[in-house]
Amino acid sequence: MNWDEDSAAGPMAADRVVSGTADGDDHAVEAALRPKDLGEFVGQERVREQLDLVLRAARARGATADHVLLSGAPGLGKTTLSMIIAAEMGAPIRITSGPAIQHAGDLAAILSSLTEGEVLFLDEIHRMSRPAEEMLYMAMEDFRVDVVVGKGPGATAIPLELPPFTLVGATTRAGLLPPPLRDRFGFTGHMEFYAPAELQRVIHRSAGLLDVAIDEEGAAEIAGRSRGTPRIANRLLRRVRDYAQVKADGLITREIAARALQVYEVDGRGLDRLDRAVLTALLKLFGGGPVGLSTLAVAVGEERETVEEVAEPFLVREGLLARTPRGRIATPAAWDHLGMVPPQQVTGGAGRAGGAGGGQGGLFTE
Ligand SMILES: Nc1ncnc2c1ncn2[C@@H]1O[C@H](COP(=O)(O)OP(=O)(O)OP(=O)(O)O)[C@@H](O)[C@H]1O
Repeated sequence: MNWDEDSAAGPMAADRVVSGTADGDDHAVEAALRPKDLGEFVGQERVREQLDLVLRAARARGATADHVLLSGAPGLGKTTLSMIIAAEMGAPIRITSGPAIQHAGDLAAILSSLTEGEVLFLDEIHRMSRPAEEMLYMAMEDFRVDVVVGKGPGATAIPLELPPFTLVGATTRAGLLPPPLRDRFGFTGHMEFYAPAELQRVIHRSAGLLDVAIDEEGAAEIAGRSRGTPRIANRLLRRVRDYAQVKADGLITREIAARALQVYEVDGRGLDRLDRAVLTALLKLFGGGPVGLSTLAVAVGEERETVEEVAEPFLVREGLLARTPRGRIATPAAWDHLGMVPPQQVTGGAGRAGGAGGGQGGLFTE
């Protein structure tokens, strides 16, 4: 499990300002901030370019676009891209999600009410029920579903023709999709985390739409703390805007952004209180590891799942923590980030590898 960040929320994990998953507050403003066409969509050059070709070709043929699968972490712009696909095709869009489709009948109802060329956005497609998934195979390939009427031996399947439509499936984990489903998508786009310069552009664009004054350095400061995720960048921008209004003259500069994000406990690299608690325990209590996940979780007073699913993915991605068969270890960058010196260096030992304190491995690994 990697990206369902908020699926296990403990005390430090609840309501994280750096969570990639949308909260109620986000939903309210996101509609206003969504880019409306591919030209406005920042970054993801490869996906954008490929998608542009797919859509242009379909338009030129006067056909419905191929089914599209978008994979990537929460908040990277999958919903936004699906809306852009519909807009570029001049088609309406219907939005639903895997967990909302409990029964095949739910899916049949949606599919049978689609109009020709309509885009169906199915978020979290990996969480759909098995029977619905099987119905989707046929719908995607033949634009047809079999609706089963009745039960037991008397049950009959009534074939139902569907108008051609474009399915846009979104998933945090393309690898979890059954191959028959994956194979039915004509195009798969893997969304990457954004570079700081791209997030800076996202922040400037959003600041313009929200009528917020911000200079280059202010935007760079927020971008550097946004964990490669536009949703987090937009959320931090709103928090910093509040601070700038209340504590300064409204203009977001580097200093204002840094002070504001200190209040929200988001550090210069985007780590929040939970991330730092995990790293600090790893360094201070276990000499940098290796230490077992459960032991580490107890040390920070969180559930094991919270540490594994909420804090670790980002720490690993940032190269601050590594998972090894003997347990979690801190990397040299972790010591640097918290301004600490690994034990070997203090005692004059060789190297400063993440295996510091490795002698404790037998004690703490699982
Ligand atoms: N490339 C981008 N350029 C500008 N803004 C973006 C971009 N990608 C995402 N955003 C902004 O980030 C916010 C979140 O995007 P979106 O809802 O599309 O993410 P998502 O990947 O669908 O997330 P989830 O999987 O949680 O639904 C939106 O407000 C959107 O405006």
